Amino acid sequence: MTGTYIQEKLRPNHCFGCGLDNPYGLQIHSFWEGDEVVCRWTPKHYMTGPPNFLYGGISASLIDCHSVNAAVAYANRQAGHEEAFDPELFMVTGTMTIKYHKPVPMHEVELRARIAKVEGRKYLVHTDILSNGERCVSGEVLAIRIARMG
Ligand SMILES: CCCCCCCCCCCCCC(=O)SCCNC(=O)CCNC(=O)[C@H](O)C(C)(C)COP(=O)(O)OP(=O)(O)OC[C@H]1O[C@@H](n2cnc3c(N)ncnc32)[C@H](O)[C@@H]1OP(=O)(O)O
Repeated sequence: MTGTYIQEKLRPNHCFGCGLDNPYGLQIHSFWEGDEVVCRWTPKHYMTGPPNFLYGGISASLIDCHSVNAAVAYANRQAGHEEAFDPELFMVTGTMTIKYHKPVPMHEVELRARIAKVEGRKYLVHTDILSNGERCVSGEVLAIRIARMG
């Protein structure tokens, strides 16, 4: 499915959460579904926290990267660069809050992000992690557009 995923338009990228060029990372693959950005991802067996459940820091990392990538995709879409992203349009996480509603079982999860508000360089993104359709974790990420790093 070449060209389907947002991360394919963000290369080279060695970010632990979203970099397709980091073989040790989480390797998320996110795509647009209507106004939401969706990712389906399966944990590795060693990513446990509480017995049989996902480590909370991994949930936070998933939400962080999926949200920032959603904000970058949204900004590119708004700027008419949906097919090939503008490499100068770069964002980092300014603030993130995470709420753990239920433990996350160690099987496939779905992340769903939506852009809640844009104010100048600030993009507020709400993301849920669902397991079998049930919301387990929710996060609010403030992505801030900056001049490109590195
Ligand atoms: C194409 C290839 C690409 C490959 C790469 C893909 C990339 C994927 C990468 C994925 C990465 C994955 C994720 C990661 O791991 S990103 C890594 C974790 N994040 C960081 O390291 C960020 C570190 N912080 C900074 O760099 C700066 O402090 C930033 C850039 C955030 C702001 O410093 P800057 O000098 O620019 O800001 P400003 O002072 O002009 O303020 C501007 C506005 O923002 C507001 N504000 C400021 N700070 C915060 C804050 N912390 N929370 C809330 N709001 C904040 C401020 O009030 C103001 O608002 P207003 O007064 O205008 O209303």
